[in-house]
Amino acid sequence: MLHLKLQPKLFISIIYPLLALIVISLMYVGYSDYKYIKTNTYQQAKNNLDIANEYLDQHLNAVNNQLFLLGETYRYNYNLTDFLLSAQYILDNENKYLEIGLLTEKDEYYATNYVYNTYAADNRSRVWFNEKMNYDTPFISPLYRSEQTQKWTVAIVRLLNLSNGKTARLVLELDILGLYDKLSLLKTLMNGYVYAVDSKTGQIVMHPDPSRISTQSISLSPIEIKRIVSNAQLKKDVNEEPNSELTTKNIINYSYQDQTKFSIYQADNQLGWILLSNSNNADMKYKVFNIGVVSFVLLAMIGVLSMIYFISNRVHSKGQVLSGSTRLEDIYLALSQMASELTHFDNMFFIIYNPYNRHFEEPVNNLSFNADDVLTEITQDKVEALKIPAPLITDIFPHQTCIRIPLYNKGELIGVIYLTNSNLKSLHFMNIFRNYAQSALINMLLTQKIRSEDSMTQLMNKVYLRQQMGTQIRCKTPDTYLAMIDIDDFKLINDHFGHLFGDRVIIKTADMLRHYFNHRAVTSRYGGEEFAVLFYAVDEQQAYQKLEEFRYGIETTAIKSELKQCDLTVSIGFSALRDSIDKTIYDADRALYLAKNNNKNKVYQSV
Ligand SMILES: Nc1nc2c(ncn2[C@@H]2O[C@H](COP(=O)(O)OP(=O)(O)OP(=O)(O)O)[C@@H](O)[C@H]2O)c(=O)[nH]1
Repeated sequence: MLHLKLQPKLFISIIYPLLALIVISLMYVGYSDYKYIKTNTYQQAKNNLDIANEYLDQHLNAVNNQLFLLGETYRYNYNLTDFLLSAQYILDNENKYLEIGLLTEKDEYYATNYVYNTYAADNRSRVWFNEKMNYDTPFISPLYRSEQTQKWTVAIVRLLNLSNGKTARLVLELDILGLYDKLSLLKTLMNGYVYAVDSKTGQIVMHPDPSRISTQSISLSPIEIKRIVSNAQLKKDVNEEPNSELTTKNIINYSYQDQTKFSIYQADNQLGWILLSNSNNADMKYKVFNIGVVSFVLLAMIGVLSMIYFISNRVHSKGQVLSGSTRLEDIYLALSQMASELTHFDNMFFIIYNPYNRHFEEPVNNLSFNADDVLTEITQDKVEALKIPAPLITDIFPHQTCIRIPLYNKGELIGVIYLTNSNLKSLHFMNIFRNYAQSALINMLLTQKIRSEDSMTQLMNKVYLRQQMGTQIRCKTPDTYLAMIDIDDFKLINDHFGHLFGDRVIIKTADMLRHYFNHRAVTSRYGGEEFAVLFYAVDEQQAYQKLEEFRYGIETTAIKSELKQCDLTVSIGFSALRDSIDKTIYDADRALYLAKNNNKNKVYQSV
């Protein structure tokens, strides 16, 4: 039977192909959405254009029919009253018609609504007058503002062949805004609309914004208009189907008021207008964005995953630097760099456990705390009792927002990190930070132990002793003494009992040292059968007393091993702490020399 084991390596092997698949799919979905919407939008714009074209054609045909019928009634009986009554009737039933007029050869102009039976001063100066007219095709005037109605108007003029052999002209004025009323309902996406430009003048004749009427078109330059008109003419000449399929040739891209727009046009209507239907490219993208919201959410999820991946990568690379550091200064630097990648903070304090004096120490400000001090809240009483200096008080005093990260080794507190003026953003990443900090601190303490301890006796070594002496001298710690201790006639013990027994003697002497001096004293093996103790005493007398007790303890304790037994004595020289390490050692050594030269087994003080 096949057992599928769900192990991380399985997911690791498919995670990248899966991500690539998602990204490619999203790109494909986005692209096909965009293409679909683009085609749909163009189609919608074109449909609106067809409707608008049809609408205008029908209106123009209706006007033509009305003019034809009116013309026919007048042409035979010249009854002006009948003509004006019929014309008025037509006007009353169609509010898009502003006025109907009759213009005879004698320059007489009879009109409805506003002007009746007047003699026109000079009709030739009127915009709708065209001398070169034929009977078959009505003349459509350019756009003008009617003097009587103050409305934007286009006149349709028809030439009448009267039965008396003369000619007359019938004029019908169309209200452009009224005509546009229904066309304004034709929308493409959110903001697209239909508008029209007169191909002869380049003026806008129809537009949703009435203030744009009669201004020059922005989307159509005079060159563009020329091109469109000649193309339309060409199509007419070869009898091409006017509503042919939508091609990119019919699309104009332009920008207006910082928006990129497109217009689809048609130029084959009887009015001689170029009809356009436009929309904003941004609206298209907006629609794609709406449809692509799922894609967006998926992309956002990938973004979040990538961010987590990036943060983890960064945290772990900083963590590597941290766990590779063994010197306190390096650890401190790596810690603050790693912490600053994860959260904002003003100051970092690193408090470390010192296993030799069993205290917690803050090395920068040289402070010493016990475990309770570093883990419980710091109160004003504590600040005073511990003599905590600024800036530590102001930084980690309870009113400050502060992150405290305790560090443990096998359940034992080994250090605490404080990040001041900060707040916890992610417990997960703080835990990673803490793990790295813990292992760095454990490493450092281990390295310190190896460097500072004598492996045979587990006493401190000479290096550590000198370090501690240096610290005490710098801090001018009062009442501190250094004793140099040497086992008497140790060569004889070696020679007599053998080196293994000699080792036992050294180890036993170390145990006795630990026994007689408390943990605040630095008990060390100085080399061979020589020891050194840095210890505290209230005065020289007490220092002497302590050493004498130890010497006596050694003298009265027999060292046994299997069948062997030996008595032991030590010689001791001591000195109060001087202002240099070497001077102190030199003085204690000289006192030891005196003790050796005075029958050994003595405690001598340097003078
Ligand atoms: N077994 C053993 N012997 C050691 C060790 N380190 C040093 N020694 C021996 O200790 C002896 C020290 O001898 P000396 O320096 O002559 O001093 P001493 O015999 O103690 O004589 P005094 O100091 O004058 O009392 C040498 O023989 C060293 O080899 C050690 O780790 N183990």
